Parts: sequence; structure tokens; C-alpha cells
Amino acid sequence: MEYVMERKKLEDDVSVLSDQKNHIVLKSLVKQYGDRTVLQGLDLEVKKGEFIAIVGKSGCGKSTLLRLIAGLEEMNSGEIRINDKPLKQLNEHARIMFQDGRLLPWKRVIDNVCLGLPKHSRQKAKIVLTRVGLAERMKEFPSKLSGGQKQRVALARALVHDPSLLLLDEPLGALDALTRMEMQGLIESLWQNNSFTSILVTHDVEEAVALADRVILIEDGKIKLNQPIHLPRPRQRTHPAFAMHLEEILEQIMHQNQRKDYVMQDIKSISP
Ligand SMILES: Nc1ncnc2c1ncn2[C@@H]1O[C@H](COP(=O)(O)OP(=O)(O)OP(=O)(O)O)[C@@H](O)[C@H]1O
Repeated sequence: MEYVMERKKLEDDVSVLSDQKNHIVLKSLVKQYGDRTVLQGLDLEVKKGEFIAIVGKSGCGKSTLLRLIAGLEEMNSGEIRINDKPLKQLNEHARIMFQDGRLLPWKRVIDNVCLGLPKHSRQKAKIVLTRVGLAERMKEFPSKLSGGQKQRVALARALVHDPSLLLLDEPLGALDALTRMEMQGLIESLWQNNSFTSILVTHDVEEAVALADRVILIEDGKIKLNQPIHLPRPRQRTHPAFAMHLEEILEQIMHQNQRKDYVMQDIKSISP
């Protein structure tokens, strides 16, 4: 009987956790800046707890899409639904992490993480900083930290809010290759052990394969590729299927670009 009750409690806990994760539906999303249409009727569904990576050429609208999902910008038309409710204002359960970390240089690490939180959250901030491997550096100023350590602080600052959606806007873009891989492992394990959906914007297809359940390619304001990644976690680059997935996605991206080049050539060749 005790066992049954204990198990029920665990199941309840799990269901509470899984309810926190965001389920996101984007329908016919259009975003324009002046006369430039960046997103042209984009459709996407992100399941609760899923890890999605968005890739695409510079300027294709990846960051714009993240800002729309965070509720930081308004779309021109279409619909964004979070857990089946239309998103009308700031998505307060989402946290966004940027390439430059955006730490306040005059505040110590712990104070950067506690920013905007009540005093009693200090203990929680310490726990999260320990989780990202910065237990020893809490009292330092950001200028004393390496690029990777600064991004760990930025990650802790996002996680301390228990986000149900973590939006990662090229967060590792400025790091060297080894630190980058180390941070990818950290993000993966934090995602696996926490209760949030994650959307990563990256230029790096290898990073996308290392982290995501699905890789999405945006081109001409729409989704041109929606590729599931079937690889065990934690992801190992040495897994034979890793290179296969990477090649497959790169091939499709190149194939699409080539097709586009052909079309452009055709247009040029028929135009007077
Ligand atoms: N606030 C803004 N006002 C006007 N144009 C904007 C604004 N924000 C973005 N844009 C334009 O919208 C397009 C998409 O920008 P966005 O930053 O989403 O692209 P991206 O795919 O994230 O690019 P990158 O990979 O270089 O970061 C670009 O042409 C950009 O110049």
C-alpha cells in the first residue's frame, strides 16, 4: 500500500513537472519590418519538453522567431499558442539566453543571477550556480571570468527562474570549439534533468545535431526542412549515426541552395 502511494506521489510530481513544459504551436506566422517580410506564413509545432534547433542563413529570421515566441515582439498576422492559449503578451515562463550573455559588469556573479528575484532566492541561485559548475566563482565580477564561464552565469540566470521554455539565441557562438562542446554537454544535461522545452538558434549544424530532437531549417521565411534526430542521449559525436545525420542535413541544405541557384540561373537566362 505504502509503495502504491509513494508511486502515485511520484507520478503526480512527474505530471506537475511535465505540465510546466511549454507546448508551442505557430500558425501562418507573418512578420514584417517595414516593407521587408521576414517570416512568410511559418507553421511549427514544438511538443512539451522537446529540444528544437533552428538553423538557416544569416538574416533568415531565426532570432525574430525566438523574440516572437518570447512575446518580445508582435507578429503582423498568424497565431502563437502556448499550452493551447493564444500568446498575447510577454511569455513570462520563457527565458532567453543570448550570445553575449548580457551580464551586468558591476554586479558579482551571484547578484547577476539573483537579478530581479526576492532576497530569499539567494540560496536557489547558489544551487543553480553549483549545477553549472561555478560554486567557487560566485563572488567574482564577470570581468574575471572566461567566455565559457560567463555563459554559464547567463545559463544559471535563466534557469533560476524555473523556465518552462528556454530560448537559446546562438549562446555559444563566441566560444572556442572545446568550451563550446563542453557547454553543449552542460545544456543537454540541464535540459534532461529539468522541466523545460528548449529552442536553440544556431549557425552550427553540428551543434544542432548534438543537441536537438529535431532540426528546423528556415529559408525564405518558411520552414524548408524538419529533420528528426534519432540518436541516443547523451549525444556522442563518435556515434556512427551522428556523422550520418550531419551529412544528411548538410546535403539537404546544399541541395536546396543549389536548386535555388539553378532557378536563379534559369530566371536570368530567360530574362531579356
Ligand atoms: N528591429 C528590426 N527592425 C528592422 N529590421 C529588423 C529588425 N530586427 C531584425 N530585422 C531584420 O529582419 C531580418 C531577420 O533578422 P534576424 O535577426 O531574425 O535574422 P537571423 O536569422 O537571426 O540572423 P543572424 O543569423 O545573422 O543572427 C534581417 O534582415 C534583419 O535585418
